[in-house]
Amino acid sequence: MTTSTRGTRVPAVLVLEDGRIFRGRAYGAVGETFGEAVFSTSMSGYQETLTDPSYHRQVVVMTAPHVGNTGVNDEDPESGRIWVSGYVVRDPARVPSNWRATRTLDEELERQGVVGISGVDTRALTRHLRERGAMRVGIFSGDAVRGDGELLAKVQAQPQMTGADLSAEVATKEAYVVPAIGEKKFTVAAVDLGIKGMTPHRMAERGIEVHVLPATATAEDVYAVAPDGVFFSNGPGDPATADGPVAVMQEVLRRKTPLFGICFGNQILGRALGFGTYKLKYGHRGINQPVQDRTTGKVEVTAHNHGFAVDAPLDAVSDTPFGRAEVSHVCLNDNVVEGLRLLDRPAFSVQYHPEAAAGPHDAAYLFDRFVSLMEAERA
Ligand SMILES: NC(=O)CC[C@H](N)C(=O)O
Repeated sequence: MTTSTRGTRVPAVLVLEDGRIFRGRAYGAVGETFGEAVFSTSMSGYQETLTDPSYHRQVVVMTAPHVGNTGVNDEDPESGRIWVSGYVVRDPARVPSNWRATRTLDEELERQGVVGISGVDTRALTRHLRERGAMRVGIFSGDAVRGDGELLAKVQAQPQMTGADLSAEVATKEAYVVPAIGEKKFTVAAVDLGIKGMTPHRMAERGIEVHVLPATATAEDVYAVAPDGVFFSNGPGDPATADGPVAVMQEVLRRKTPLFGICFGNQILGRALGFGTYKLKYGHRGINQPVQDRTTGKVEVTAHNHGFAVDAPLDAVSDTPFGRAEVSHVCLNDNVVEGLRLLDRPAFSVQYHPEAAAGPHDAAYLFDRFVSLMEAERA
């Protein structure tokens, strides 16, 4: 049960699994919620963050101190609902102002039953998560507030993100088509593991008709649409659990169909090639992350949302069952693998978000690279 917090000062408490506690006020819905505590360094684009299915079962802490300033509109969501399981802000906007806004952020959180907390020292919380790593958390407000020990026990009883298989919980159940904008040049099968709305749109803008398929799609389903290329999307959970999509991708590699993957899709390509994946201490989330494209040497500022990464050698070409592969992109903050490229197959992927919703458009060229692979295949 959740109720409204607007205009009230309902106390709320945030309890981390290691026993650290932050007190604040209810924001959005009143009640209790759990998830993995992660922080986002985005200064803007909170609607896109909240509605990114990759945030399923995560409680997002905003490092930007003011959140909600531009309210909520109907144009910016990346999916049909808010997916974060909880939301932590320091100082919510009291009066949002934007010509597109139709309601406030706390109204929208409440409408969708998302429990949040405000008035928290998000800088201290973020530093804690950086030092100790992402961990389970609970937010409790209203009647859900009890003794700290009881709340801590509830948090510690929650499932971990490691080992979580979540794509099927967020992906479409039915296949659907996003038509090409203008002249149709290519057909792409896009396996939806938690796809953001902007991704098929970026392809459609380039003359691609996108057949979005459920996470459980088989290789047969993929080839039934006679694709010129195959795409694997972003998505929540631990890539180590995604055996089904890995097997489908291996079939795509076997058939040498042009292939592009984003985020979870990059981790699946890593696994399809025989590399491992591992959990980062606190992940990359935000729209200001520097990445180098090692094929051109150019640095791009990019949007990220990942807690896992591919374990591949940075400075060697690897021999894989599908030919030679190399790390094409690297994060300049910490040298994490941010992209993979095959040298003997038309296939590549990135760990970050070229669809840029929200985020800078520096990486838009990757959609053009995908188009080039399909053009080369046709020539
Ligand atoms: N945005 C994504 O696709 C995230 C992939 C994966 N769930 C991770 O946390 O790393």
